[in-house]
Amino acid sequence: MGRGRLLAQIYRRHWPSLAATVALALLTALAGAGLLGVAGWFLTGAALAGAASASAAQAFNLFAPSALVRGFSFIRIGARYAERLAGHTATLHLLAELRSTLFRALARLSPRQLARYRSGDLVARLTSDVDALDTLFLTLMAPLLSALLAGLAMTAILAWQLPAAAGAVAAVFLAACLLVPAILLHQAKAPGQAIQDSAAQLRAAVQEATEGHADILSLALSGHILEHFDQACGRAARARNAQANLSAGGQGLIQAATGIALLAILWTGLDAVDRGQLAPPVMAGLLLGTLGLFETIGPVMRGATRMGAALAALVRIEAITSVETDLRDPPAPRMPPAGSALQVRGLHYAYPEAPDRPVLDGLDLDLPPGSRTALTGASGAGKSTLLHLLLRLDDPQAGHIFYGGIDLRACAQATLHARMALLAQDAPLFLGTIRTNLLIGDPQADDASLWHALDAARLGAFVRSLPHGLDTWIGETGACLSVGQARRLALARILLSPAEILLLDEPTAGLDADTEAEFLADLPRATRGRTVVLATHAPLPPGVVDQTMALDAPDPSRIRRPYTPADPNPGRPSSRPGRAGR
Ligand SMILES: Nc1ncnc2c1ncn2[C@@H]1O[C@H](COP(=O)(O)OP(=O)(O)OP(=O)(O)O)[C@@H](O)[C@H]1O
Repeated sequence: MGRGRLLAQIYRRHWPSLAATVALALLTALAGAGLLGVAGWFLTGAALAGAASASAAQAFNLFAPSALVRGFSFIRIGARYAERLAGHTATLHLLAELRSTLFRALARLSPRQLARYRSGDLVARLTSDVDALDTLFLTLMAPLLSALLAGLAMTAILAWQLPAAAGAVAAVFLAACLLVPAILLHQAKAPGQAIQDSAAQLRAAVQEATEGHADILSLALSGHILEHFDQACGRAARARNAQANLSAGGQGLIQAATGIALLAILWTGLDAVDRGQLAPPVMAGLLLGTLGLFETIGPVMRGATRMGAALAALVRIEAITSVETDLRDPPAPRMPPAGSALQVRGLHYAYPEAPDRPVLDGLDLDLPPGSRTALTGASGAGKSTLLHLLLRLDDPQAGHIFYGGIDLRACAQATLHARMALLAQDAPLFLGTIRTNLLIGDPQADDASLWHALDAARLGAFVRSLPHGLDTWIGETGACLSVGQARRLALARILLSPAEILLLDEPTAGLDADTEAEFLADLPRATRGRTVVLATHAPLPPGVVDQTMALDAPDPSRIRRPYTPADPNPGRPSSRPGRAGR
């Protein structure tokens, strides 16, 4: 997607409200310029009539100009209010749509693609970068369009009343409205980029410092972290200062342009007054109206200085929305029958960061429906990698994984993710209660099912002992639970899932030896009828799994030895003890 295409698409969808905002901004600008112009004309006319004679003063029509002044001021107040309302509503809708577009773009990335970004940086893209884009319409495009239209109207009035000044005023106004913001825009790019970058760095630094607070303290790294933080703050402050200086410079240029336009009116207008071609009150009205017109450029100027940050934000956002996802659904996805087997054939996988170091090389494995398989091997042997490939969180470079005889690449990812549930090593808990975390596994689950899952994960007794039971608040990322309790809660959530295949990566990590043995002994009952693949370092009691695949076994035949189910009925897996793969 090219630069700005994303915004253009969103703007197109919201054009009626954006057009209404511009129309209201124009009305505000015209009413403001009209108010000043009529006030100038009115006051000068009244003063001249009073100075001329008592009869002239009495004959002066007070009613029409004062009604116009009142009318313009009411229109200006009402239009300004409506413009703010419409403009902010339109902008909030734009930003909400942009945020959800960005979130959807993030969600479709594969975990490996997502891992390239720091999470604090992604938060910054979703928050401050999206917010920076409100500048684009609200503080630049709408004021610029309305100022140009107001300039057109004022030029027409000048061409009618004082043609000699119309060209000069229009030229100066155009220069002030277009040239000065363009210069500012160019100059503001670097500070704007620095503002957005340092905002992202600060967010990432705060998040990482909060998450790693204990380690930072224990490793006496606070000084180093603070120095890094101060540097980012310094960069942000310098960039904001540069932006403010540019804004002040821009305002100075606008004042100069206003002065030149007023001089042009005075120069030509006084001559016209002398020759009786222009009434003095009209001359005063034109002067003040022009002054009011140039005031409309102020917001354009402010918007232009903030545009650097907005453009940098746009680049950062489009860097995400334009990334092609690694994993795409086929045009016509196939649907494997429920209760199908998984078959791994000649699987070869190396991480792109280390293409010469395959993690899995020529792996064959059969996972019949309802079977339980342990993946073992030293740390780094590739157990988690295999689980990720089974869920198609990445594609192998060679070989296939078949599900019901269909290559995973030919299935829709949504189907795979509905049929398979993964308990990752770093499975997160979310801000909320025990219940809300469990319901992620199965939103329809009743209390009995929740307790059943908690008991199976060996957490039921603990939750029953809590005063609020299932409704106990567990804090952010489960901070109110011990590591082992948090792990068991994540495990209970997976057990609740209706998925027919459970991929469990170190489910007993953080559990004491007794609890681990209890959980493993209960696993066949807790997962009855489902296919289980268990990556583990734990000693497995007899009967827990039907086969074991040692991923780091030196003899390939030990890895490739096929599984022969003892019980052909897929819904009732064998409880046969022993290890088929070793
Ligand atoms: N994102 C990655 N980029 C590059 N290499 C990776 C990545 N993730 C894992 N690896 C490497 O792949 C190999 C297999 O890692 P994996 O996590 O699958 O091992 P594991 O058997 O699950 O280990 P553990 O028992 O410690 O969980 C390791 O050598 C690891 O360094």
